[in-house]
Amino acid sequence: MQVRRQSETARNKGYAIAALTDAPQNILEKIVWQKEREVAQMYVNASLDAVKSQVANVQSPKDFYGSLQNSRTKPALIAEVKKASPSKGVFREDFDPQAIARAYEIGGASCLSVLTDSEFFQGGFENLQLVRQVVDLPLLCKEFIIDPYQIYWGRSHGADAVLLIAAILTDAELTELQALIHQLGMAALVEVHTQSELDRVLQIPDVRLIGINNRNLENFVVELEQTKVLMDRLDPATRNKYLWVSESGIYTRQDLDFVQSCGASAVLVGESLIKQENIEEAVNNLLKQS
Ligand SMILES: O=P(O)(O)OC[C@@H](O)[C@@H](O)c1c[nH]c2ccccc12
Repeated sequence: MQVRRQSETARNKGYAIAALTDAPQNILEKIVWQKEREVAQMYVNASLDAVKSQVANVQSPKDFYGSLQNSRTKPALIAEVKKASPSKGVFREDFDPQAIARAYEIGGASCLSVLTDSEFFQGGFENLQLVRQVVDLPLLCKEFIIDPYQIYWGRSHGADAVLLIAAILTDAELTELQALIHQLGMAALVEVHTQSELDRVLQIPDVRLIGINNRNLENFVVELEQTKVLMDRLDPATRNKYLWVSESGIYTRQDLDFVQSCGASAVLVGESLIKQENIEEAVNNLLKQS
């Protein structure tokens, strides 16, 4: 199902959006409708030109794709700085993004993902900046991107890569937003959950990194099998053309081995690491070959 936008105009112009005519059908729609409001407000807070000029002042992007491709661990780990989720609440009360990021880096992660959504995940763009100060790893801006403004905003806060969720974007938007991400020297992680989303993404030019989210963002059901279901149907040429990331619901070394056997070169892990007392040790244990 394609997620509906509440308003097509508010995104670009910064107007107040029209009164609700109907209710969001699922959590993803709820998030996207909230995002439209946030983006309209962002245009009001600072002009796009102002944000563009800030981009010139931040250090140039690190190579997110290369770091996954040349990872010393197989699969490569993208470890996520995530305080809470809408389905499970707060993962960790003593949430210190910098301490967590350091532990991930020392433990052996190849890249980090930083949740920037505040309303549903209790994250923030300031966390990107904080994490950027203490680690050298490339950083993914984990956001529900619907507008170019958010991409410039992420870059100005130190992002090296940006997530694009196929379920909330049209093909034209995916193409344009990815082109902007590339133009700013960052990597785009294009996320799919279903076969039809994957089929769409395979038609988009210049895609290099595809994430298979094992979690359905409409109802939060997680099935690791989703990586297998989608990857089994790929012919070898298509499979080799991209770098594949298996996302969500990964807890153990067996899970890592399973998604790797399906063809994933990297994994994106949040909850199972963030909940551990000793995060560095948890990363070590997860990456250790048996
Ligand atoms: O905490 P988990 O189950 O390890 O999942 C991490 C990550 O995959 C998940 O946070 C995620 C994947 N895609 C997203 C899109 C938006 C928000 C969150 C996500």
